[in-house]
Amino acid sequence: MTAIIEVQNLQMKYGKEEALKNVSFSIRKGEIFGFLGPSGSGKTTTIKIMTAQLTHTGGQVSVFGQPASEMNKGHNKSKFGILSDNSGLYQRLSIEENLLLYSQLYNLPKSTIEEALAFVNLQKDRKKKVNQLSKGMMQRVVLARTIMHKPPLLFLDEPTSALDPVNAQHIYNGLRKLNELGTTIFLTTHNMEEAELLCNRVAFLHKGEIREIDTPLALKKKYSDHSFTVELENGENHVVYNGEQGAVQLMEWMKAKRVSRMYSNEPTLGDIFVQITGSDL
Ligand SMILES: Nc1ncnc2c1ncn2[C@@H]1O[C@H](COP(=O)(O)OP(=O)(O)OP(=O)(O)O)[C@@H](O)[C@H]1O
Repeated sequence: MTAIIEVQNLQMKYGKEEALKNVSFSIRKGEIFGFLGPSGSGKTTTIKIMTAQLTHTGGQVSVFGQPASEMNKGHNKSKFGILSDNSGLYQRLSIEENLLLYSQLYNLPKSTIEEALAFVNLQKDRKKKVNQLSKGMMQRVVLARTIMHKPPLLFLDEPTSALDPVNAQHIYNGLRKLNELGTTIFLTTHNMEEAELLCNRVAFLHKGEIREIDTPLALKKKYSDHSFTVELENGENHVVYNGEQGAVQLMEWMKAKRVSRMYSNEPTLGDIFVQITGSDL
């Protein structure tokens, strides 16, 4: 499959501070790629470099086969959408008026406004002025604007950080649909559940370095201790490991019909992050 983004040995220094150290990854067309890491690990810096808002101090970054610095050229701007907390919305205009202005800027049909409003579940609030919106509503308006011109590549910097679970689910469904239609998505998040639900592959960033990169399933297998928890009818919980000893014990309980529940102790992405870095998200 074609790589849409290629990052090799990326380094970024802000003065003496090294924000990114030899970061390498490649993103294929059609992937939802999760860039996960705690605050200050370098996620936003990476997005800014890939979208020509910042110039890196070392390594190579190409997007759509061109150096990332080309992404601020007019002919490239319609190829991607960026969602960040820097909203740039007209505060005194309504949601709908903001989207209308944006549609005119990109010469988009009016139908795209309806689609975008539905995408973020804001049809009923369309007449509200931006300066009267909650943080979560504002985030949804910016997301609506980001997806309106249907770019083949989306950079989403913590797209659901201010959303309640219902609206977050609505956005996940929308993003999955866009992805099914071919959109490649680069997503940063602190939310490990979001990453598990959405991403085909994830990278763990810690202090400017990639510590792991793989599918959520492969990472879970790699960091699993292959144990199961068995809950017995009398309420006792036992951890049983894969192997002969575990099998004999389990068989005894099963023969005696004592097993009430059994589940795998597979780690979550959050557990794996803690295991790798020794720190929490
Ligand atoms: N303009 C800047 N000047 C100096 N240092 C900066 C600048 N922008 C970011 N940094 C530093 O670079 C490091 C990475 O910051 P970055 O914003 O990329 O992290 P992040 O992972 O996106 O964090 P968050 O999740 O809080 O948004 C941090 O130590 C930050 O202080």
